[in-house]
Amino acid sequence: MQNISSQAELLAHDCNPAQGKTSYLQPPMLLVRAFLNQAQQQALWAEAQQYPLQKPTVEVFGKSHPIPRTQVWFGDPGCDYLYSGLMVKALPWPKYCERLRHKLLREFQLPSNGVLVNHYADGRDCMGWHSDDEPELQPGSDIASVTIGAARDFDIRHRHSGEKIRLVLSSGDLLIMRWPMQQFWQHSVPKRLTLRQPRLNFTFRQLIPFFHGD
Ligand SMILES: O=C(O)CCC(=O)C(=O)O
Ligand SMILES: [Fe+2]
Repeated sequence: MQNISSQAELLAHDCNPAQGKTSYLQPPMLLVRAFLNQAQQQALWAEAQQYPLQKPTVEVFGKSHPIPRTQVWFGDPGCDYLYSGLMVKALPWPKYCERLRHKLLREFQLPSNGVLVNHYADGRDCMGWHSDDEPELQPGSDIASVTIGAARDFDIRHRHSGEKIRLVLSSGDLLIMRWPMQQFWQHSVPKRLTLRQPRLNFTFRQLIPFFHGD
C-alpha cells in the first residue's frame, strides 16, 4: 500500500495512452495539512458539542444495523440528502461550520451547500468502503473533508484495480477529493481498537437543490 504524508500534495490524475482512454492512476485529490489553526479547531470542536448527532439505522441484506458512529447533516433549504436509503432533512448551518464553508470557498474556490458531520467516539467507530456518488450530488463537483480531533487512517481503493493508498488525516487537515475521484475510487475509515480519543469529520458537498422535490 502506498503511504502519503507530505505537507500538501497534489496527486494529479493521469492518462493511460496504451488503452487510449482516461484511467485514473492516482486519485485526483489535494491534501492540505493544518488548514485550520488551533483556535479554529477549538471553536469548531466546542460548537460541535451542541450538534444534534444521531445514530441512524441502515438496512443491509434485509437486516437493520445502527451505523458505527454518529452524524448530522447541515445544509441550505432544499438540500436534503438521501444516502443508504435514509432521507436526511437539512438542518440550518451552525456559526463555525458555516465559517468553514466560506473559508473553503474563499481559499480553494470550493462551493458547498451541505455538510455531513461524522463523529467517531473512539477507534471502535468507523466507516466502511464507499464512494460519495449519490445522484443528488452536483456532477463535476468536489468534496472537501476537514478533520478535527484524533488522527485516523483514511484508506483509498481503486474500484477496478484494487490499488490501495493510505493517508493519515490529523486534526486541522483538509482533504479535497476532486471530481471524478468518487467514480473511480472508494474510501474508508478503518477501526483502531486501541484508540480512545474522539474525532470529527466534516465533508462539504454540493447538491442539486430540490433534487427530492420540496
Ligand atoms: O471521516 C472521514 O474521514 C470520512 C467521512 C466520509 O467518507 C463521508 O462522510 O462520506
Ligand atoms: Fe465518504
